[in-house]
Amino acid sequence: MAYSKLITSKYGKDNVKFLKVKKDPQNPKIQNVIEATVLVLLEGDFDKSYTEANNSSIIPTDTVKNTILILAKTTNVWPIERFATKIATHFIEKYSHVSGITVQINQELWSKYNVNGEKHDHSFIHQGPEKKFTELYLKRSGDYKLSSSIKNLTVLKSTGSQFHGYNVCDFTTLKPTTDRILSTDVDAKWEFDSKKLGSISNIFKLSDKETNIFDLIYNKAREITLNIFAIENSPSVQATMYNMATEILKFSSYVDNVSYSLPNKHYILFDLKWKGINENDDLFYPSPHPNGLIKCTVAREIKSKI
Ligand SMILES: O=c1[nH]c(=O)c2[nH]c(=O)[nH]c2[nH]1
Repeated sequence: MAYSKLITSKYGKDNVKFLKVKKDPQNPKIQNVIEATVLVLLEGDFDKSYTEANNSSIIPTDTVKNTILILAKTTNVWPIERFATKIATHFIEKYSHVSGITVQINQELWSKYNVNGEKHDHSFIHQGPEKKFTELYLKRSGDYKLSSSIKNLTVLKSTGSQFHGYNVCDFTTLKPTTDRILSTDVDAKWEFDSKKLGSISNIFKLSDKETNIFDLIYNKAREITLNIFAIENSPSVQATMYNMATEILKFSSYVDNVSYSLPNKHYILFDLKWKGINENDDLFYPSPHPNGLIKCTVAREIKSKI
C-alpha cells in the first residue's frame, strides 16, 4: 500500500502578460489598450503525473501560455470578464481530461489624458498600483463562479471618521475618537449571479453592447466606494464597508454578493506635549505595522414569500 495519496492538485501558468491595441476602424489613430496579466490553472485527470511520474496527460504550462496569447491575438479581449470565459471554454472543449479551470486576469489601468482640453487619441497615463481584476472558476458540468474586483485603490480621508463605543477590557489601551484619519487599500469584489448571466458560452456570445454590464457595474462599484468613503462620517471600517456593499447590491441585480477586504492603515499623532506644543492635532506618522484588517461578504436578505 502506498504511504501517501494525492488529495488535490492544480497546475498551469501564471504571469502571462500582454498588451493589446484596439484601433478604431474609422480612424486607426484612435486607439485603446488592454495590458493584462493572466493566470490559468487546470484541474482534471492529471494524478498519474504526480503519483507515477507519468507525464502523458500533462498539457505543458508552455502550451497554456501559448494558448492564452493565441486567444488574445485572435479574439476580443474587451472586457476581461468575457475574455476569461473564452479562455476557460477553450480548455474545457479542447481537452476532455480537464475537469475544471481557474482563470484570473489582472488589468493595468491605462486612461487617456487631456491634451489642449481634449482626451488624446492614443496617449495614456498609468493609474499606479490600482488594478481591475476578474476571476472565473468553470467546471466541465458548466457550473461557474465569476467575479470582478477593484484592487489596490488607496484612499485617505483626514477627518470624517470616528471609532468609539467598542469593547473595553483590561488589555484595552486605544482611546475613543470622534475625529481620526482613515486610510485603506480597497479590495472590493462582486460575484455575479450566474442564473442571471446565463451559461458561460452565452457570456462569450454577448455583444459589445451587452457586455457593457461588466463595465457599468465596475464603474458604479468604484464610484460608490469613493463616494461613501468621502461623504459618510464613518463610525468604523466595518459599518462603512457594509454600506458600500449594500449600495452595490442595490445597483445591480446581476450582483449576487459583494466582499470587501480593507486594511486599516493607521496614522498616529505625533505627541509633542513634551515640547509644550499640543494644539491642532495635525502632525501624524504613518505606522507601517501592524494594521487592522477587516473583511466582510454581503448578500441580499432572502425575503420569505410565506
Ligand atoms: O474601524 C475600526 N474598526 C476596528 O475594528 C478597529 N480596531 C481598532 O483598534 N481601530 C479600529 N477601527
